Amino acid sequence: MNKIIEVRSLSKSFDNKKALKEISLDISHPGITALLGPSGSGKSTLLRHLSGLVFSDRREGTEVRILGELVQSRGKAAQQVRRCRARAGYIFQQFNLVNRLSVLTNVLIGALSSTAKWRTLTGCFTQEQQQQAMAALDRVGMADYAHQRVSTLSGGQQQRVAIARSLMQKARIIFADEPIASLDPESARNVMELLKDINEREGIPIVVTLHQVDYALKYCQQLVALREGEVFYQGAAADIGEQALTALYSKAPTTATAAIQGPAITPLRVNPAFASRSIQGQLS
Ligand SMILES: Nc1ncnc2c1ncn2[C@@H]1O[C@H](COP(=O)(O)OP(=O)(O)OP(=O)(O)O)[C@@H](O)[C@H]1O
Repeated sequence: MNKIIEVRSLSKSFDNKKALKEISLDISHPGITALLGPSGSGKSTLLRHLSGLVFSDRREGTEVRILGELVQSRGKAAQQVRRCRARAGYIFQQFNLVNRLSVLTNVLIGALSSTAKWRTLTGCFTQEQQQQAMAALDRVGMADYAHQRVSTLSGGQQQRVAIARSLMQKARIIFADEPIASLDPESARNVMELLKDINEREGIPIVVTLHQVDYALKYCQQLVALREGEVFYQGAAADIGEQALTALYSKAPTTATAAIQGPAITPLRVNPAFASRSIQGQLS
């Protein structure tokens, strides 16, 4: 099976603080992967590295590949990083849409990387592009709002428009950073249902950071759980178990420096380095 995500030995420091410590990941499942972990554990930082928006510490052996393509290595952008970014759809907590523009125009912006320069400068899109944008809006249930300003939409509706823009962009993977954090429970469920549907029917793999464990267990097939910048667990969502989840979010201090030992997918589930620390009792 082709790898969706491959990360080798990824570390990231901000000043003297290590936000990510020697992360290695292999995800081949084309479903939805959740990045879980307590606040400050490094979820958003990891997602930004996967999407080529941020670069790691410069260390020998560091690599990030998405859908088989090198995004960055040894802390530097790969030559094809722009192409990698253009192939990825981004959905953020703060709706990253242009508020004063119409819903339709925001979706059309998804086509910019494949649009002639003069057309992007004049904001003039082809009839075909407009039809595609309407089809994308229809796909997410937002066609009736096409000519409304984005600023008039609810948070859940704005996330649907962001998803339509990813479809317009023909994204081959979607990165979503806390897409439901600002939404009420019903809107959150609707957005997760839509992501699930897009994943199943369009076959677009999705990586999503989440605070809500229940949503991760319900909608995501794979989990990558981070704790203090290290991989605590990676594997099937169905296999994590309550004790490991309790330990993941426990306030108990962890002091030792851990490294993933061997291939971390199967059979390794909870990083054994954590099991030897002060949270050991909760895992056994
Ligand atoms: N640009 C930055 N400059 C300095 N420190 C940063 C920066 N970005 C992240 N950090 C630090 O890196 C660590 C990981 O942050 P990150 O935002 O990735 O965590 P997170 O798990 O996504 O947290 P949350 O769930 O609260 O969003 C934190 O200690 C954070 O303060």
